[in-house]
Amino acid sequence: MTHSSTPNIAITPLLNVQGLNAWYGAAQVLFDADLQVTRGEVVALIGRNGAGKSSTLKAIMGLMPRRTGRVVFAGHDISNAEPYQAARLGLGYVPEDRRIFTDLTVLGNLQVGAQAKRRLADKLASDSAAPQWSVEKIFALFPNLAPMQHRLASHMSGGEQQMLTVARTLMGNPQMVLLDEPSEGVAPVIVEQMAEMILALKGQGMGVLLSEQNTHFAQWVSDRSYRLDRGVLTA
Ligand SMILES: Nc1ncnc2c1ncn2[C@@H]1O[C@H](COP(=O)(O)OP(=O)(O)OP(=O)(O)O)[C@@H](O)[C@H]1O
Repeated sequence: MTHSSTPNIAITPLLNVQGLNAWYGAAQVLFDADLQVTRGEVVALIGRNGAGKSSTLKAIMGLMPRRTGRVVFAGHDISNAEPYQAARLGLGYVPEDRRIFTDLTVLGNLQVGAQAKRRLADKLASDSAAPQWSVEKIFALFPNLAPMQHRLASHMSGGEQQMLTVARTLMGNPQMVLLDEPSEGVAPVIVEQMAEMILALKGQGMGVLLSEQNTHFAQWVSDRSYRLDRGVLTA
């Protein structure tokens, strides 16, 4: 007889999506998608404009008008959960369009995103699996945000705002993040910092699922990828 104390933690995916379908009104945009992401893994969704990448991330997060199928995150069935409930369990979501408070400073945006330490949200592992972020740690991860911490967010470039959106999401101490096209429309120097940031999150044991049109970027940062074509996902 063999015994192993933690086999489920190693093999159970952090995110397990099975048979996911999603619609906008009568139009189905995602068909029977299966995908998994484990802890410390970066997975890319690659596809052209309109292939359904954003819709897939929104369907996982519970942001589509209608979805069916099964979504399990950190051992919790979130198939019918509201987006805020998924977020409370430690699933972070960074949309394509920047969501920052333009009237607040960089520091103000980070403070708004801060959350208390999450306890016992993960049925599969101890809560130490989710890194705990502070403003200092965020500035270490995004060095170019530090010198502009007192600047109004409205006075930042698009790429810097994109970084701040990611940084603010991290302040909620997620176990995993869904990143919608992190490299889109940002300057090469910021693309590089985004890649380093994603690899740092992986290094801390977080799961990352990102959508990308830029296959070069996706191959650079990801361990695996899925291809999406007209709402159909293939490994
Ligand atoms: N709010 C919406 N209402 C109706 N249809 C939509 C809506 N948003 C997207 N769609 C349609 O859903 C399909 C998938 O779009 P989605 O945005 O998920 O693709 P994508 O791969 O993320 O592309 P992009 O990179 O352009 O965002 C497309 O046919 C698109 O036209």
